[in-house]
Amino acid sequence: MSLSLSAPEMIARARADLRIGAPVCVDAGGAAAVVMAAELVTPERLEAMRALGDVDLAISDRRAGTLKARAYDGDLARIVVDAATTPARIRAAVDPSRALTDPMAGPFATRRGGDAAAHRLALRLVKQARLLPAALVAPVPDAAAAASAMGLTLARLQDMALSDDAAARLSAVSVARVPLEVSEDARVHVFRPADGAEEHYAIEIGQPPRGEPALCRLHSACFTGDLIGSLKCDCGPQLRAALAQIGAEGAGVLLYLNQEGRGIGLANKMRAYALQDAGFDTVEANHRLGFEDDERDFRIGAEILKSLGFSSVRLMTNNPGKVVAMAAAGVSVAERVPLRVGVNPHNTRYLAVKAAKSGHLL
Ligand SMILES: Nc1nc2c(ncn2[C@@H]2O[C@H](COP(=O)(O)OP(=O)(O)OP(=O)(O)O)[C@@H](O)[C@H]2O)c(=O)[nH]1
Ligand SMILES: [Zn+2]
Repeated sequence: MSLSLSAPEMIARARADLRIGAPVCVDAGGAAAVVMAAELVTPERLEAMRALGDVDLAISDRRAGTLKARAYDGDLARIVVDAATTPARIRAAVDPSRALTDPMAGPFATRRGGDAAAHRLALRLVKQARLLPAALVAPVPDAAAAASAMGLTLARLQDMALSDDAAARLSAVSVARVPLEVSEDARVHVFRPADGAEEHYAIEIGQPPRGEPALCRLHSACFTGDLIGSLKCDCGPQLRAALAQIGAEGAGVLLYLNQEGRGIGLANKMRAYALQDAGFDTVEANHRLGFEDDERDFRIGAEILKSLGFSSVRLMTNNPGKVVAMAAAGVSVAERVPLRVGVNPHNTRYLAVKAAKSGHLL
């Protein structure tokens, strides 16, 4: 028995460090570096990073496309942070929603050749920390030595792989009866993933027989739609309609997955909304921030269903991607049940873009 940290624990600690603006050391096979979240850069930290050597700003290929910076590494670009680059310029380069106060100034010189593995690992970490996908990266000869000398957390590529596996391993933490408006016979189960990320919930109504396809909704958290009645999306009405339908049938399960903003987190979703106010659609806004259209991991929903004993569902969704993802993760979808509610003048364009670009069924 050892009290030393496991691979997922080390990665969870690295994520937490990055979220508070602290640097961490990364070891990506041959490439070692000290990294920090670009959006949280301060003058002092930038100066300290510079003392280690040449500092790069790692951004995703999506963000590079917006900045017209060449992404020689394919999935990412390494922007040279020269002596004249200020923290304000770095923040403006990575956060388009600041463009009005801090206009971003190009051109951006990017590196070609050399190893981008440390940069790639840094981007995965900041994304998992629900920060903008942009990191400052300063090379060091030996990540483990640097981590122990500076008292920093060490994140290794092989640990990240183990942490990714742990993300889809969930344990049932607690369950209790919660009478709902739609059915008094309801229970809320809380599940905790083994990678230390957010918990997810299953609302089980009635006694859905395990041998038959259960009426099921996989709902991704939407603070704005679910809680404060935002008209920009259809989430709130979908949540309530799904619960009402399950209540009316008398049995089924709604998974409430804490994957706010299609997995980018609320702060980034509000950045995307600011871009939407400037005329970009929901997909373009995600790309301009440096994200993919959809960053959710639907394995989590499938694992929760399996652990509750369900192997087959009647899935309430308009998103064919969810159907494919369930089947790939071992939960068969006996039927897709359309869930068309909550259309209003503010969200018709959003729904049309999801249909045109993300394949949603109208
Ligand atoms: N990034 C981003 N996320 C958004 C936006 N509008 C809504 N969301 C998020 O999108 C998710 C909506 O998820 P769902 O309702 O589960 O899914 P869906 O993929 O539209 O599919 P169905 O509703 O099942 O048809 C929630 O996490 C919302 O927070 C947006 O403009 N940008
Ligand atoms: Zn929503």
